[in-house]
Amino acid sequence: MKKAMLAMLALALGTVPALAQDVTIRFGYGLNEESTQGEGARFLAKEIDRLSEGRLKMDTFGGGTLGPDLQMQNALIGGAQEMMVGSTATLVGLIPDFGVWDVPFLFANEKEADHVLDGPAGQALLETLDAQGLVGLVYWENGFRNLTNSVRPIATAEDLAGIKLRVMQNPVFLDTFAATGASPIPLAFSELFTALEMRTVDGQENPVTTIQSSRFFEVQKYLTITNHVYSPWIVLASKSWWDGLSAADQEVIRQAAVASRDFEREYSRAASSKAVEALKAEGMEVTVMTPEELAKVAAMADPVISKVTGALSPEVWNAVQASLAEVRTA
Ligand SMILES: O=C(O)C(=O)C[C@H](O)[C@H](O)CO
Repeated sequence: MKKAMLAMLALALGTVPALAQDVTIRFGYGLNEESTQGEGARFLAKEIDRLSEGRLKMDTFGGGTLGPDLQMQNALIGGAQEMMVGSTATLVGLIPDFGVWDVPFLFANEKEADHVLDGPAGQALLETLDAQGLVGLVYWENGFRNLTNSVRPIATAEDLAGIKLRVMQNPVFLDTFAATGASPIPLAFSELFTALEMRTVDGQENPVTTIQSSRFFEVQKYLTITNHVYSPWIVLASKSWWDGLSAADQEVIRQAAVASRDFEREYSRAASSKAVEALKAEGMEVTVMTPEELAKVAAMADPVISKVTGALSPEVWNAVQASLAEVRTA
């Protein structure tokens, strides 16, 4: 009788623990805590706590304390870390089709980016991550990228010639800037500030919100507004960890991730609208590249754009084109 009672109790407990267990999530990101990434991470942590009534706890680790994006991606694949937000550019080594988001001048504005990223094209790419041991949840906004440097104002396409320009560890960025006559140097974000300060590189390109939050104005005199490519961030989870969660916990994290996406984009756009004036106030000399000069840059990059888009899976490129046409004719 006692044994039967114990068996019944174990059985009852067997079903309960999975639901009741507290879960701690280590969430890493590369930018500092003052950045739009930091704001998004804190919002996501609060939303997961709220939706799980405190059972799921997310600890956030900013400033690259858990390593640069590539290292964190590998930690997720190995199950040594639960979640992160980072660049899609460093996923191209795993899944070349993610290079579609690095194609210069693909999006003309944030509305197009949201529509395509949150539409069939963006979602289909997220699903390709499963096979790599990652779960792609949502896209946050890094933003439209612009140039900074410490050598000279860059106003024309020709002004790029010979500039030692740090780029992300990504073939599309490398080839694009090589085609403009600059000297692209791939480097992890975590090493960028020191490289600019030590002048091992002359310049870099990032959204104005990142230039501001990372205080690049302390080591860069010239800012050129080019908006040459829109960079998304991607919120990822470790698949091995994710598969161990209950369906209820997965749903909580999915819902919180979608809410964090909308929050972070809104926050990023508000911050972006104020950043250029703030950077001028910090002493940066700002040049807005004219449409004529941007067209020259695009023409220089055209062979790279054809090569990159030609190498994409047709279903990916066609889905992006169809989504773009949709939003442009809406
Ligand atoms: O490395 C860059 O320039 C990026 O835009 C990448 C991201 O900001 C990255 O997520 C920082 O870790």
